[in-house]
Amino acid sequence: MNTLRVTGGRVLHPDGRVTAADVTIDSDAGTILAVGDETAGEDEPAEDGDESASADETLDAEGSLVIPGLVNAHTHAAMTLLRGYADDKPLDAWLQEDIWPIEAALTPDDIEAGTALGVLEMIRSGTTAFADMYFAMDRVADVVDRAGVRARLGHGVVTVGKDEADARADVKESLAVAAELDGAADGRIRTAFMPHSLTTVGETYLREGIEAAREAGVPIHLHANETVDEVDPIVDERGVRPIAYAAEIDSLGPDDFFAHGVHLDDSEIERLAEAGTAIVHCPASNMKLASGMAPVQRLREAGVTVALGTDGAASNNDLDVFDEMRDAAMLGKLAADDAAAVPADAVVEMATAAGAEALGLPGGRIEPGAAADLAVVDLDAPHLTPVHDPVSHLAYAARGSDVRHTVCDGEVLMRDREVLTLDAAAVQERAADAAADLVARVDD
Ligand SMILES: CSC[C@H]1O[C@@H](n2cnc3c(O)ncnc32)[C@H](O)[C@@H]1O
Ligand SMILES: [Zn+2]
Repeated sequence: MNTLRVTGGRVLHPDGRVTAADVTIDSDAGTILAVGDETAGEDEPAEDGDESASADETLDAEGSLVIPGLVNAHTHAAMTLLRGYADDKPLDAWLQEDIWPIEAALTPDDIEAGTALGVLEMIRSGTTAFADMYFAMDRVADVVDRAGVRARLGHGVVTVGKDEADARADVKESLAVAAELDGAADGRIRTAFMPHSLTTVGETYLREGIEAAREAGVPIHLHANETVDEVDPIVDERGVRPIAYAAEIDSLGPDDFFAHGVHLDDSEIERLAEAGTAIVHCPASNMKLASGMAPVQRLREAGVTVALGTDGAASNNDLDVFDEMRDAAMLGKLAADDAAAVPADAVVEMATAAGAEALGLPGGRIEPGAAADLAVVDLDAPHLTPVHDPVSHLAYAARGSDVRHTVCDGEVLMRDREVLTLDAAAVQERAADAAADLVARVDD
């Protein structure tokens, strides 16, 4: 067995305690063997000597906090190519005037280049797992495989503006991608059926796709209740709110996860809790597009699993989940009109264990037997001094650039800020070139 040991740091445990402990990993199995004295598969603590047995590889965590790898539970990674391309507009105008026209010109090569840039940015900020809804998902999967991260991937379906044949083909492609890519990258890739939203996919296509997804045992991921302009037409046309409509078409299951959930009334929150459907809160995107403030405190109090997502880099404009933690805590207090709402430990849990739970992926916890997905955050920095409470720092003061090492599935993806699985300079240059060519093609 090959082992990796993260030494000399303090560890954030699943119950929120922080203690000094080494973390020993079975790099072949990709699992955590021991955290300090706690050892996988044994009732008794490890005996003296076990801890000091040498590991094949070590990562220095002196002065650092070892945390579960962060989970970005909703993004469109390739949209890094559109970072800063169209800002300061509300969702509908932004999508229709700027984003959809330029996305129509994207090639699979562009999507691979943009995804690699996004994944590079995520590894450098401690993210080890993400959910991605986009196009050319075989190319997205290639990047995930090479980079060593985990992902829940799906082809995004939009049927508005399409004739019947094209709409059906889009649904078929999403189902085919979900079947073909599931289990790829040594099991690090899982899939979902991903209709874009309840308004951009027609009811017939939603029902057909969801029925097939249920038969295949594939979860459903879509944008829901993001803006008032999306909720109102559903209420006007159907006489029910979006989450009731989602239940009618059988898209409200315990493995499903919806992005945004900004405009939810009490009955919808109750339904989500009963169904076990998770919400992925995207606070930066919701603020930038002025979509609104999600009722995060109420959702959590009702028992809904709330994860965090950056959304795409065109509406954020970065993929740093540390920013999302801070934004979620700040905005959650404003939304609840209560400074005690959405506290530091809650957003850390949302970015880790709840993210893994929402996506149905391993990780999110540092404990023996869990997946060896973790990030080592260097606390030795002016903006992190003094350390009264490390969990407070994670939520309110740390940044992605404070991450020193990133590990996923037992493999070191970044050591001392050097990404080992991707050629960072080449990825950056290729993406910059692809973005420039894309804009030039569209402007012609
Ligand atoms: C059909 S693939 C995904 C699709 O979603 C678009 N998108 C990006 N951000 C958002 C958002 O906040 N709400 C709705 N849709 C969004 C993206 O540009 C792709 O077209
Ligand atoms: Zn989105």
